[in-house]
Amino acid sequence: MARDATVLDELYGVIASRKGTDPDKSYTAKLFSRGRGKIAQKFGEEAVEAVVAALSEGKDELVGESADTLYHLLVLWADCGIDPAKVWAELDRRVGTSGIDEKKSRAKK
Ligand SMILES: N=c1c2ncn([C@@H]3O[C@H](COP(=O)(O)OP(=O)(O)OP(=O)(O)O)[C@@H](O)[C@H]3O)c2ncn1[C@@H]1O[C@H](COP(=O)(O)O)[C@@H](O)[C@H]1O
Repeated sequence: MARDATVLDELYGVIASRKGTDPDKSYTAKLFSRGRGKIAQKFGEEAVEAVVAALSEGKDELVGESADTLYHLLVLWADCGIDPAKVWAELDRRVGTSGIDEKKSRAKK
């Protein structure tokens, strides 16, 4: 059965609605206007900041950096035309398959 991720789905809707709007009025619109390379770069930077928070800062910092990372990932999906439902479906498909077993099956191919 398909599950959802309501907060992320709602945020994705807001992000998608910013396409083509005024970059001076919306940070998301500004990101779209700067192009996929910039969006991908920002996602990478936020992910690294989450790593730093996990390794040398506190839980509150990790929560904040995680939210930044997820927001920028959703902007990247929107720019690439990825519907979050596709990602949720892929996660659902993997439920019950151990990562260790999956890696072994890849090694045989
Ligand atoms: N969740 C977020 C969110 N998380 C982080 N950010 C912004 O991401 C930016 C990251 O700051 P940085 O200094 O790293 O980036 P930068 O200013 O682009 O600097 P450069 O590296 O590009 O020079 C900040 O401006 C944050 O406010 C977000 N901006 C928006 N959202 C959500 O998106 C919705 C729509 O936002 P707007 O498009 O701005 O209306 C908001 O209501 C929120 O729900």
